[in-house]
Amino acid sequence: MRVLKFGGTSVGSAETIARVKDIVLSVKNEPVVVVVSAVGGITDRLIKTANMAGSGNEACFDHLQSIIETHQQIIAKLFDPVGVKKVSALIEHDIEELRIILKGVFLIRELSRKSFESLSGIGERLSSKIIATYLGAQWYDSRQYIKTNLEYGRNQVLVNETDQLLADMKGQLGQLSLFPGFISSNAKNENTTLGRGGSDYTAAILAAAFDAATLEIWTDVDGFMTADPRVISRAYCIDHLSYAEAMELSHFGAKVIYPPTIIPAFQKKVPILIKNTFNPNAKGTLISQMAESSLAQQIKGISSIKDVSLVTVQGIGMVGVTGISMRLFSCLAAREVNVILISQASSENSISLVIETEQTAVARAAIENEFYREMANRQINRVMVDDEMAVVAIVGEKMKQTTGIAGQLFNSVGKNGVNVFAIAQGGSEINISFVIKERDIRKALNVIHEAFFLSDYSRLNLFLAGKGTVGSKLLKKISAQTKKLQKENRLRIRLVGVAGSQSMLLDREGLDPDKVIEQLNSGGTPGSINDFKDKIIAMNVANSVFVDCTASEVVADVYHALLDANVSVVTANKIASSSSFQHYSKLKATAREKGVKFFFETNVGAGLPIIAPINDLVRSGDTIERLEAVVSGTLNFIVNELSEEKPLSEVILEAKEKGFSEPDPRVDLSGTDVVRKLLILARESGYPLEQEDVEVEPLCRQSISICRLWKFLWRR
Ligand SMILES: NC(=O)C1=CN([C@@H]2O[C@H](COP(=O)(O)OP(=O)(O)OC[C@H]3O[C@@H](n4cnc5c(N)ncnc54)[C@H](OP(=O)(O)O)[C@@H]3O)[C@@H](O)[C@H]2O)C=CC1
Ligand SMILES: N[C@@H](CC=O)C(=O)O
Repeated sequence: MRVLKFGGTSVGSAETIARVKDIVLSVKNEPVVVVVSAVGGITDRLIKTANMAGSGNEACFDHLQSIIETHQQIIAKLFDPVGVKKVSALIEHDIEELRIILKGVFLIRELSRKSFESLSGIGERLSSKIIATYLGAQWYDSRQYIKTNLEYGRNQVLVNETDQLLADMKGQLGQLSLFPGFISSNAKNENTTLGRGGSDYTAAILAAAFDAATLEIWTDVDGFMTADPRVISRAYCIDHLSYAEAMELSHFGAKVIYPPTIIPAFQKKVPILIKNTFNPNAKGTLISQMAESSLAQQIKGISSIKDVSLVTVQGIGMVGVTGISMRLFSCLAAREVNVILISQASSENSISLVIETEQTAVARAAIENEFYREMANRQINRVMVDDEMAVVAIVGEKMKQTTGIAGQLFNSVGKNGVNVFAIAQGGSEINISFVIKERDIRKALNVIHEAFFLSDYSRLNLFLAGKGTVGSKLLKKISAQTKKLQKENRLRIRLVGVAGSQSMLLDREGLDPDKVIEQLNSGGTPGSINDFKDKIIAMNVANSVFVDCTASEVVADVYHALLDANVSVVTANKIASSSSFQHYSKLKATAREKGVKFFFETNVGAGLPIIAPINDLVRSGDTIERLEAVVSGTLNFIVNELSEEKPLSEVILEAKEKGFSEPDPRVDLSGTDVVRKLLILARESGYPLEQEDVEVEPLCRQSISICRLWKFLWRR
């Protein structure tokens, strides 16, 4: 036997119900039990209508009428006139009941629990009767078999009684049976409901009781994804999960199924298959006892929850005192505050917990009331609440007994500047959860996904300043090498920002390196390099690299802020690395501290490479005692080209045109460029020198620096 459950979107219209028919009738040679939710949106509409009636709002009757009409329209599309009559007669009683209860609620202005349960469950009664008739299935009333008892304000399924009732009726089931989801009844045969995700739960109870071969949950997504596809475009559908993994992922925000659904199926080891009604050919996700096929993968999925707050209770009066946790959690439970995550360090000095933000006022009041004595005596400090937080969880059975997962996780988020406020990992080692600022979610999910999931490439987000000789060549290289880098080095460079001296272009989704200069020259957002820097930091994208292809001091001045915000800096501009030794050392130290890169290989030898080999020699214990080099391309060119026929002014212009010289060639002619290069080589060789330590004999007279650049270039 197979149990197939179809959710609200799958039965949201006559067209989708027709798809459901195709899917159900494609099952041959084994009995099928179908479970359906209410028509998409109807339960919410019923609840809204019930609340309106309870508060005496007459508009509830218009809402009721529109709910009835929604069903009538579906019926009219699915059936011929004879069928319409037949189905309308079948649901007449339910609609009448709906009208009567709603009128009663409206008249006495009170929505009791009993009335609420009856009203909110009518959607499933209507949809199931319509769909059963359309499929030619035998309809069964779930309320007769699924029995509940009210405990702690919730309807709990009476498992033994329910199983017995279902076992007793199993023999009646024919080839095709259909049950409404969500609805149940209590010992007095009063209407009850199974709460959020109740139809999944109905299906799981039936699948377990009937020993079904599989439980298929037909929904509007392909299955469980490795991460939220709206945030991670490279997220993909997970083939196989264990019950525990599915439970953890569902709990932490993956809204594919409702966690309690899994329990009956898990207890009876009924495999659950998640399928997409709108893409039935997709493989879906299989949830079963052991995810054998994917044991190689340590992490199966990443989930996140937003709109949460971190509540911290701290104080010396908590250390070694028994009963603090009990009191804390009891006072929260008494106010129905749902605790999502708990973290306590072994010092016992503080307990942090995560709750939904809308419950923070209630939680704060409850804690302050419970611990008012300790707070008055300053044994416990004020309750601290951090809002706009998020919980991120990585889930996978294979994490058990595997070392290094937490290291890899926190290394990847730390390197990208994501601060972790609290961490929780249960002894089962199947889930590591941690708390971050909500603004960091996108970045955190991206870097974790990249760190743990087999994707075709790692992504590097590049911000470029300078689009002149060097910048434009770099863009050409990026464009030409993209495919090769992705294929052979599994690296994808995504150009996300480009700035010139006056304007900039930024796009999180990527800019075209072949077109960006033209786009920037003909438009772009006006702004300075400081605006560009602020935007880079605010964009907060993972694996960010700022590349400086200018010769500007103001650009060099933004490096520290960028490194400090975990953005790597790669520069062709020599100004920062040849600035004061103190500043140069500070930039290197900040990069090290933040786990990002500060690279300037092209500063000397135009990327020969020379700096990396020197670094290697020094690291391996060699001492560099002497360096001899011709480091100026411009001066080299000039002395080679200068002749009686070619005056110096012409050769200088040619050097500039060929791209050898600095934007201002006087920087080369004065020897400044050589000084910078020598200083960089010396420092990388381990000598803490300053510019003043370099003796210079310039090629040209110092006076060349006095006039303006254009005047210098054009006077002959
Ligand atoms: N030529 C070579 O072989 C080598 C050069 N280098 C270094 O590369 C750097 C760039 O040289 P090159 O490409 O020839 O220079 P260019 O003059 O051709 O280009 C400089 C670029 O910097 C931009 N720029 C200037 N000031 C700012 C600012 N404040 N904010 C943002 N952008 C600014 C300019 O923008 P806009 O056009 O809008 O004014 C221009 O696009 C230099 O530092 C040089 O030392 C390093 C190794 C080799
Ligand atoms: N102006 C420089 C270019 C690279 O740094 C030179 O002439 O070598």
